[in-house]
Amino acid sequence: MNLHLSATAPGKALVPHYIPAGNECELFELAWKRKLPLLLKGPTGCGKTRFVSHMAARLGLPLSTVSCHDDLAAADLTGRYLLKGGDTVWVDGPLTRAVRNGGVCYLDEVVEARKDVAVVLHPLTDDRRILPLERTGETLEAPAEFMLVVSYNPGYQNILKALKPSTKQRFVAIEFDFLPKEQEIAIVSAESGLEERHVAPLVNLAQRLRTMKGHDLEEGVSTRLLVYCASLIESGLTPREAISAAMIEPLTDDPDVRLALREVAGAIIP
Ligand SMILES: Nc1ncnc2c1ncn2[C@@H]1O[C@H](COP(=O)(O)OP(=O)(O)OP(=O)(O)O)[C@@H](O)[C@H]1O
Repeated sequence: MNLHLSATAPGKALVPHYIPAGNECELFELAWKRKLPLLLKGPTGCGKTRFVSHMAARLGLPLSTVSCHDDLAAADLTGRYLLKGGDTVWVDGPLTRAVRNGGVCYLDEVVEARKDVAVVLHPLTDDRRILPLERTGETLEAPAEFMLVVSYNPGYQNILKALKPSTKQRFVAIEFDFLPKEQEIAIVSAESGLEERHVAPLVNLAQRLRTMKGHDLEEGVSTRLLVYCASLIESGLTPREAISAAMIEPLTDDPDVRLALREVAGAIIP
């Protein structure tokens, strides 16, 4: 089992910095109030996880995050019997804990998970809001304080990993994308400490490289990589070195494409 789990305590967490692109904060809050599950779609590193931690902290809710992968099965979310000191005891998984205690459960890249996960999510994401635990014989009713948020990147999607309509249509969905230039400059500057006037050319370059997605590149430069790049420059690396390490090398292993990316970078940031 390879769960990347993090939890923040209610009321205690600082609200992580988040610059909204539109009405997503209001939507989250309304979905929360009306007990509706939320689906976030968008490319890697564009702010989905930051958004969820921002909103959970803002609403004073505990957050558990699970990074889904192709080996993640329903039992990894619900729980299982484990041997402890000679006894077999039931141990709740992160989803069950969130349903019992309330709070936001965020399943990142949910399409990666095994198919049996959908079976668990369905009764929890329609008006029943229940989590049947076959193994313990319990049926948990989600309290008003429970909210399920899932995300996926439609860009990675292949037909085998697409969410079924019957799953998709249980969620209110928000589409995320990279922010407009001025907002992205503000984010990258705030996150890295690099002055906006030095960040602006990096964002220009990122926007240019994003146009190569689907042609030479599988994915465009994420806001996350831009923050890395600006942080390296702020710490003293030359822009050229930082761009190579944070905006070219992570994008592709193909030497010809890397050469093309370096040429584009050289034309924008000599
Ligand atoms: N709107 C935003 N406000 C503040 N910071 C942002 C915003 N969008 C992106 N970021 C920055 O970009 C980084 C990456 O965002 P995040 O981890 O939320 O991406 P993600 O969409 O969840 O990616 P993945 O799908 O790969 O998990 C954040 O750590 C943060 O520094």
